[in-house]
Amino acid sequence: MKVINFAETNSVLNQYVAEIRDVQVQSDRMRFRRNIERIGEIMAYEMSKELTYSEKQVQTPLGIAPVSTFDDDVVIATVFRAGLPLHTGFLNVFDRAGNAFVSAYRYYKDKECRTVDVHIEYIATPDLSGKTLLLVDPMLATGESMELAWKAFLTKGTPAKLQIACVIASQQGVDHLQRLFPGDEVSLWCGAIDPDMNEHSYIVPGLGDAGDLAFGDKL
Ligand SMILES: O=P(O)(O)OC[C@H]1O[C@H](OP(=O)(O)OP(=O)(O)O)[C@H](O)[C@@H]1O
Ligand SMILES: O=c1cc[nH]c(=O)[nH]1
Ligand SMILES: [Mg+2]
Repeated sequence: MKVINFAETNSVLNQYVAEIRDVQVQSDRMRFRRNIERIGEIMAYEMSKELTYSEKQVQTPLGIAPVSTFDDDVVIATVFRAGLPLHTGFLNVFDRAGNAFVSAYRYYKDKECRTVDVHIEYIATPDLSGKTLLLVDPMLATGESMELAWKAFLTKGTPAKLQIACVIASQQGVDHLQRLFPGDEVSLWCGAIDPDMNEHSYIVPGLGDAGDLAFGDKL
């Protein structure tokens, strides 16, 4: 799996990542969601460069214009809840894309909240056979949610191409996906890669709980 880490380059994306992490800023939920969304818009633009292009002829009022556009049949897939603003950012850019959703939420199997498991209930997706699947979720911690979402989507057809995007990844989550996707067919695009996770499998330094910051606490 190829890994692209936007934190290694200088761009305005880093400003938005700083704001979603910043305890002084992240409590403004609308700003938090909008920052995730515009990180998605920028990632979508960068990822669009990796699609397959061919020249088209466009009829203008005054003649024919040759233009190179992509031919991929794009489907944007995300994981409830925190994935929703990131999905919106991608859809703002790939406005003709198909859309796929899965509910994958983490829960603690033990009362000490040290062992995380992931539960999937709901999946809504078009046929994914032959599609270019953009699987996006703001947080990549243990990698369980991303892995289970991928396996759930695979039951609805085998995509021709998979590109994964997350805003904050743990090194462990990157390594987990590296084991799942050996070779360089799949690319993982990260806003930043953080070194650790705490005992509750939250990314450190991370940003906290992305779903709660975007939509409020859950029971
Ligand atoms: O890599 P993992 O260890 O699976 O953790 C990452 C997942 O955890 C968060 O979802 P959560 O389960 O908190 O649900 P939420 O998005 O509704 O908050 C986040 O949105 C990712 O989906
Ligand atoms: O740090 C983390 C890890 C998983 N999910 C989150 O929302 N934050
Ligand atoms: Mg959460």
